[in-house]
Amino acid sequence: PAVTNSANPLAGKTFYANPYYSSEIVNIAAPSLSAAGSAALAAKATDVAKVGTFYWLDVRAKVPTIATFAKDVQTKNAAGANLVLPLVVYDLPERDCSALASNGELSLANNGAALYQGYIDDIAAQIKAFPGVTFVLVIEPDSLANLVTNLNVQKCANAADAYKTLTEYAIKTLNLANVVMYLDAGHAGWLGWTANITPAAQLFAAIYKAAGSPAAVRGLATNVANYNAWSISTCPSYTQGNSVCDEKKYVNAIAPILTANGFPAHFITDTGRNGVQPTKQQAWGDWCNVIGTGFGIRPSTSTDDPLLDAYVWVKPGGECDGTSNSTSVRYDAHCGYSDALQPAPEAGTWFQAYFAQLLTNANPAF
Ligand SMILES: O=[N+]([O-])c1ccc(O[C@@H]2O[C@H](CO)[C@@H](O[C@@H]3O[C@H](CO)[C@@H](O[C@@H]4O[C@H](CO)[C@@H](O)[C@H](O)[C@H]4O)[C@H](O)[C@H]3O)[C@H](O)[C@H]2O)cc1
Ligand SMILES: [Mg+2]
Repeated sequence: PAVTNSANPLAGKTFYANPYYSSEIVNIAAPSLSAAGSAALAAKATDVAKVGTFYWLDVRAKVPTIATFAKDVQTKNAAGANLVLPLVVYDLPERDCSALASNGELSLANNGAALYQGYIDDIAAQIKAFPGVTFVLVIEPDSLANLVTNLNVQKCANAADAYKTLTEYAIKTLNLANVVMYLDAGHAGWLGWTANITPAAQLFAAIYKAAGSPAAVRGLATNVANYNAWSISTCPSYTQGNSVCDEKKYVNAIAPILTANGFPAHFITDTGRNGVQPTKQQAWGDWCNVIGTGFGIRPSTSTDDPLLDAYVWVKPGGECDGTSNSTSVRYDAHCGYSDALQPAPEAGTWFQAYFAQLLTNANPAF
């Protein structure tokens, strides 16, 4: 039977603007823009600080921060707000297995599987302590997508079983009444290709069902830390050969395959860095600190597609994708490409020039 469009659990909600991102802007970006004589941009920067972005739990040490944010959300909601708390679960052993820039703290050789289960258990404990707060979770950017296209990479092949069993563990453990989860599903330029889309849907559905079809798993998150349009009228040249050239086409192409495989999925899509279309990517696979980009559609649960629960800003604009310093242990060549803004600091750290680029090119403008 056709799956009816169940109600959007995020309808009418606003995404919490966490103090970590706003402090990066208020303490680093705005003063830097003022010092550079850009008083107007500095003022606009403080508006960006009010936008709700996802907070990335990229190390175990950040898990206790959940309580700080949850208390703030509780207070604000008690005063009339309608906030949900967006977080990214992002600490698998052998993380970012086909790249170098975002390699994580855990490895299978160093008890990584057990440590990851502990990380998930700690997140669950934090969430259980705030039953009145709704948490929106993106689960493990790039991980399952890498299992679709990069099993030829030794690090991915070695980690494949762990990625699957630990993702199942995560979505079973985080299957709580105050949680809405979206598995990361790469983007149109990664899994939207005819060769990739069905294997991808089958993998997502297999994990969903192996975990017992958790009620809290609402669907998939697309375009995380990437630059594709949600909807574009003409496919850009770099998408050659793939008619699934934007995220709306990707979502509408993969949804029926997922449903047919027992996973009635809905979606959220990252619009944090897709305001300028077409992009200046030299190749569609170029993912690191792409030049010429701008902040895109603001986060909202009012979308133009019943499959899309919300436009979201998952990758916080201004946080770096990876260092351009070729002597760094986490140097990935993609961050040295001609379409990558340089010089760039380590992944996750503040990249001021990139923030200024996004703000200058924002569409809609700030
Ligand atoms: O003509 N055809 O028919 C045809 C068919 C298939 C073709 O091959 C496809 O080509 C695609 C590129 O077009 C590849 O997509 C790229 O894959 C990379 C990983 O390998 C991704 O990188 C990740 O990006 C993340 C942020 O998104 C980072 O956080 C993360 O660190 C970083 O690792 C890129 O986004 C993504 O664009 C596909 O694998 C590949 O299968 C090509 C032609
Ligand atoms: Mg990345």
